[in-house]
Order: sequence, then C-alpha cells, then structure tokens
Amino acid sequence: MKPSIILYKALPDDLQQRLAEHFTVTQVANLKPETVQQHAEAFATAQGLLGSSETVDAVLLEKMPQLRATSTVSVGYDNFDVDALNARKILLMHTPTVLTETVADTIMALVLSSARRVVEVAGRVKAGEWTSGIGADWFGVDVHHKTMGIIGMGRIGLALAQRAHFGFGMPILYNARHHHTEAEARFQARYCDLNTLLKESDFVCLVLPLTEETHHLIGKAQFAMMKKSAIFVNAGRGPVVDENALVEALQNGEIHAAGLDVFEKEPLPVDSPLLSLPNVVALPHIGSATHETRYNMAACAVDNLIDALNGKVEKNCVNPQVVG
Ligand SMILES: NC(=O)C1=CN([C@@H]2O[C@H](COP(=O)(O)OP(=O)(O)OC[C@H]3O[C@@H](n4cnc5c(N)ncnc54)[C@H](O)[C@@H]3O)[C@@H](O)[C@H]2O)C=CC1
Ligand SMILES: O=C(O)C(=O)CO
Repeated sequence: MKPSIILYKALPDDLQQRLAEHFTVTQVANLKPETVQQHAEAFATAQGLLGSSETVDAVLLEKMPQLRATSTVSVGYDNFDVDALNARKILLMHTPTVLTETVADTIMALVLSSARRVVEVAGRVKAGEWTSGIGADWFGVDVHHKTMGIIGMGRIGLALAQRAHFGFGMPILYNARHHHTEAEARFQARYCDLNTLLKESDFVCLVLPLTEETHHLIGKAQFAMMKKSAIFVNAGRGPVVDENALVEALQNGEIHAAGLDVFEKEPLPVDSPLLSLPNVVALPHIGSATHETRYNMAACAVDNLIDALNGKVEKNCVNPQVVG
C-alpha cells in the first residue's frame, strides 16, 4: 500500500502526478486547526507532509502520530519546530541551491532600485510629472565601486558577492559564523565583525536565516552605527530586524534608504509606516518568485519527500541525524 501524505500547496500538474504515483495524497488548503479537524482521518494516518509557509509546531504534530517526513518548498525553515521534529525522529527536507541565483538577482534588484530610486521616479513619470528636463531632485546614488557588506555569507550571500564583485566592482565585507575561504579567494571578500561591517558599508545586505540568535539582530544601536548614506537591504527574514527601529532610522535620516523583501509581519499591513516612506522599496517576499525557480523548488520538494520516505537523506535534509 502506498504511504499517505498531506499536500498543503498547489503544485503543477506533472508534479502532482509524480506525487500520486508514490503516495495516496490528500490535498488541503492550509494547516489551520479547522482544516486539520475537517481532515482528521487523513492527518492521523499521514506519513508525509509537503507544502510551504505554514507553521508546523508541536500542536500540529500531535495530530499526525504516523508522520515520518516533512518537505518544505523553501530553503528557510524557521516556521518549523525542529526540536519537536527531532524528538519524534521526523525528517525535515528543504530546497537549498535551486533558488540561490534567483534570490541573489532579487537582492541586486533591491540594491539598484533603492540606490537609483527606480520605483519612485518611474511612479513620477507615470503620474505625468516628467514635463521638462530632470533636476537633482530625480537623482540617485551610484552602486558601482561602493562597498557592499553582506551579513550571512552562505549560498545566497556568495552568489550576491559574485554579482557585486564581478558585475559592479564593489569591495565586499562580510560577517558570518565562520570565515568563508571561497568568498575570500574569489571575490577578495574581507571578514569583519558585525560592528565594523555596519560602520564601513555603503550597502548593508542581510541574508540571514531567522533563529533565536538572529532575532532582532539589527535594531536601533545597529542602525545608529551605519553611515547616514547607507542603504539597508533585507532579503533574509523580517524578524531579524527590529522594524520599528528601521522605520525610525529611515524617518530620522540615520540611514539613506532601504530595500526590503521580507517583513516582521507578512503580508505587510497596509498601514505600515514603511509604505509611506519614499526611500523604501518594499517587495512582497519575491526573492525566489520566478516561474522557473518556483517550479524547480516544487520539483525538488517532491523528490525530497520521496527520498525521505525511502530513508534517503544524503542531500537537502536539515536533520539527517534522526535516522538510525
Ligand atoms: N527573500 C526570500 O525570498 C528568500 C529568503 N531566504 C532566506 O535566506 C536565508 C539564507 O539562505 P541560504 O544562503 O541558502 O542559507 P545558508 O545556510 O547557505 O546561509 C546562511 C548563512 O548565515 C550564516 N549565519 C547563521 N546565523 C548567523 C549569525 N548568528 N551570525 C552571522 N551569520 C550567521 C551562516 O553561517 C551561513 O553562512 C534563508 O534561511 C532564508 O531565511 C532564502 C530564500 C529566499
Ligand atoms: O525559500 C525560502 O526560504 C523563501 O523565503 C522563499 O523562497
């Protein structure tokens, strides 16, 4: 008999078919308590769980006593209670690598659009304000050859450094938990402590996972250390930044501008003060959102679940130690 799984995300037809070849699939809209209750039997017998963005905590796991593997269509897994999964020896699979280059492209888009005020001035053109030659009030600031500081030199940080170094001639500073010899050799990236990075960078780019350690890592004191001309970019996770402190830093001119793909609360509330600041480019968490990459992530997540339920955890597994 095929193992049963819960699918809580719409997938392309061919991937849905691939899942159905291996599993008995129950598709649900989300993992809200009402949904779980409505499909109680399917949750009670499911050995696998595949989807993205929803919270997977100890309360949900209690409803899934047979669960052996979860597969998220994302590289970040801060929405999972990993301790609770480990305690039950449930595997957690994720999708690193397939999205790396696309997310690095998005970060460069944020760097360029916030520095050159692309969104703001394009809006002024559409509003009919371009009626004569433009003056300094339409100007931005240069990106090329400015110093880029990368907080979190992992897969995406490295792909960002590559773009900034080879494409824009930017000196790279970075902070991470370990020295990154590849970044140092290929891009002459210089390791520095966080405070030095904040003080010396023209662009401060955050590509960190959300953990207990990184929660509100960047707050009032950190914005105060940045240059007044600094542009702050966050494409990691919203809660790594104290958003009230960010708003204050932007309003008080402590930093020049911000480019943001992630927020403390998503979707960003329509009354967020960030939305009324002209020096903020706010995107709806589109780091990996291209047709190609979202397909590749979904395909990777499907393969990951098939592998995990067959005991194969050589790649894309967050907690392979729970096997055996
Ligand atoms: N905006 C978006 O759509 C996307 C956002 N992300 C976010 O980007 C994060 C990074 O992804 P990858 O580069 O693939 O992960 P990765 O695991 O390769 O890199 C993370 C880096 O952060 C460093 N790090 C972790 N804790 C740290 C700390 N306390 N201080 C300094 N450095 C620390 C690690 O050493 C590592 O170098 C994901 O966890 C996710 O939250 C990822 C994909 C898309
Ligand atoms: O993969 C992730 O972690 C995202 O944030 C979306 O691609």
